[in-house]
Amino acid sequence: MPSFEVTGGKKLSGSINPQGAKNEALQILSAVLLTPEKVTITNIPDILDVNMLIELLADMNVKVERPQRDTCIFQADDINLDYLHSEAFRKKSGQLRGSVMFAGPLLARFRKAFIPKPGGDKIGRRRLDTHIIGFEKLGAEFTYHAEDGFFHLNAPNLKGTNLLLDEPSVTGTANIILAAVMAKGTTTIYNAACEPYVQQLCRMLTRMGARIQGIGSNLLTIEGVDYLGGTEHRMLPDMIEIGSFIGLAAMTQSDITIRNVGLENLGVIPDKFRQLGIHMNFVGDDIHVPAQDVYEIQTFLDGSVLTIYDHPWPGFTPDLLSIVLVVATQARGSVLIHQKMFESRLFFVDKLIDMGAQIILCDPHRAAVIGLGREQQLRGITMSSPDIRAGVSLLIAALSAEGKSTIQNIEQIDRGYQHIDERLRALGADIKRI
Ligand SMILES: CC(=O)N[C@H]1[C@@H](OP(=O)(O)OP(=O)(O)OC[C@H]2O[C@@H](n3ccc(=O)[nH]c3=O)[C@H](O)[C@@H]2O)O[C@H](CO)[C@@H](O)[C@@H]1O
Ligand SMILES: C=C(OP(=O)(O)O)C(=O)O
Repeated sequence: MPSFEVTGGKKLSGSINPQGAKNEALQILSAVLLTPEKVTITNIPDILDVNMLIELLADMNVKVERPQRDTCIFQADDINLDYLHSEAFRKKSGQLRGSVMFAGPLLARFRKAFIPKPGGDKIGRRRLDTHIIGFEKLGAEFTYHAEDGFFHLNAPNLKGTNLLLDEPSVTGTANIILAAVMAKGTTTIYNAACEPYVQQLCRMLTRMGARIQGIGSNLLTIEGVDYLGGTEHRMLPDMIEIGSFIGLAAMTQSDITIRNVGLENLGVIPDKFRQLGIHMNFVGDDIHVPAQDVYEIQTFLDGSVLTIYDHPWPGFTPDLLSIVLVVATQARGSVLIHQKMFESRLFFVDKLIDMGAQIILCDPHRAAVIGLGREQQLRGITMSSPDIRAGVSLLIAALSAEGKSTIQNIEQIDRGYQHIDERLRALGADIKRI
């Protein structure tokens, strides 16, 4: 398996364009299953998880044309449903989280679906209760077959209903929407996730003929329709990549402009980096992060230590907490990072501690970071990337550290960041794929 060899301590400069959003792409690609007509999708990120989902669509006989690297035209007019309970599907779809969202559109269109145990980051328990309970309430019968490891869903009468979700699960909400748009009658989804990913999905479905109200809120009302048609859809810039680049610039004292970020869809993300003391200039739709020697973490108004924690949208996304944590290690001041949603996402801090960072892992959900204020540089080491975001955090640490670092298991990073080594080299980073 390839690794990154990084020689740190170099200041980077220049501008970078964010890729299309990974987590939006996984929902949008699943939605192509809802119609026999052509669907054109642009700004598709060229990353492992997305390419694998496109491969799965092709394996189930969806016609896929790729006129450009970031554009695909899909036509799901002759789907091979048998493939969906094959061993090949089980194995492949088990490698990513997004595959679970095939269930909603398949139930909507064919009234049956199979969900293999999905993959994705190993960052703690990732239950599917919200998805399955939602489908059951829409009238699906659900059985788990231990012998083949599949959840089987059958819904000859998929019927709208009132749903109060147990939690605002992002993929769970998307899955239920994807089923409800073609259920008979009206579905309301309260406590729905409302991330830009989900909003984008709803807008795409509306263009296909779906009837959805409440987009952007936690109460969606969906009138089922009998047929959905083709459309065109462009993915938003990846907000997690944008946050990662803000952190990278600050940590490496670099002057970087992140182009066309879609500012109105970033929510509190810029504010959280500002709380770490990072300066940003907003020029049109670009974010310019100037080179900064020292950035100082703010306190709360009463002078107490800042806490940064995750919360369903419009709160701060858990996917950027690992980045915030690594950036804090070189800030002046202290911060408590509280990862509420996932149980195993903070364990990578032992590698940062080996590099010389001052972090106390209080428990699996909380880490206190005492910033070094650049009085001491981190040291390069050999480490392995446990998940996408921890992987990029380690990469940022390595780029700012003194000496050479090796990051193993970079497949984790490639799952979510497009050609990251090439793009960072273009900014002046010393990074090799070996
Ligand atoms: C492919 C994709 O889109 N993946 C994203 C999606 O995963 P995914 O949709 O799998 O994540 P969920 O929103 O279902 O929940 C993630 C975890 O947080 C817990 N939870 C969730 C909501 C809540 O209010 N309280 C709570 O504790 C859940 O129990 C679960 O353990 O959303 C996550 C949460 O933003 C992101 O980290 C993932 O990058
Ligand atoms: C956790 C993530 O992804 P996935 O849900 O695909 O594992 C992520 O993008 O940070």
